[in-house]
Amino acid sequence: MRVGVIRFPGSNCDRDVHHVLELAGAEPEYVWWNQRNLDHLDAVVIPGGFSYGDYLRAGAIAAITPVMDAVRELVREEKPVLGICNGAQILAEVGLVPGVFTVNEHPKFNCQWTELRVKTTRTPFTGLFKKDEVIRMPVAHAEGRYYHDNISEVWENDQVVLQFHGENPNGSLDGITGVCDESGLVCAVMPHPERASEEILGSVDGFKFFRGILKFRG
Ligand SMILES: NC(=O)CC[C@H](N)C(=O)O
Repeated sequence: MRVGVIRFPGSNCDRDVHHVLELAGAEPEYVWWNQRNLDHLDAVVIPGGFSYGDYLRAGAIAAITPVMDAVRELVREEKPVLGICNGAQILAEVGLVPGVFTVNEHPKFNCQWTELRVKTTRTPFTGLFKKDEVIRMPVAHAEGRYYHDNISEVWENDQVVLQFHGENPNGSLDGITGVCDESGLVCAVMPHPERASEEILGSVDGFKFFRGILKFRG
């Protein structure tokens, strides 16, 4: 299965994601910000980092690059798309997932392990978890506070993917830190599953996000 890993100037989790996709048994390949056609791919991951230095707002400039038009086309073709951290911010900026990720309640970069609850298992990335399972993954961001004007709609549509369990380190509304589109195929998560995918890192909970992509394709 061919999975694209999108690179922007300032991406910094691209190699980690590529590595973990290989461990999961996928055939990952890097894709640059100016690529206009991703038809040959079966799925795409937008990794974390500081695309374009987080100028204006995290994700704002990456959102207007040619590759994001190609991602929209993949979504129309019903192929899975996962955005992690800066990737999640980009997916929110282009409107492929509901709501926004904005400046943390305590407005500084925050890096720590978190406990999370998996709120829906209908996405390709969470299909290997049990609903309401508690997992551990780290967060590392300055602009990760989730907000939506009409949060009840997001809950009612089963679009909440991850919720902080216990401590809510950035002040996200309802502790939400992962959301998906209505189909469930486009998923944006602020915590880093690729940093929780090998025993040596302290958790393997995140690995299921990547194995789930392969399982989804059957
Ligand atoms: N780890 C990351 O992807 C960082 C996300 C983003 N640049 C922020 O600080 O909010």
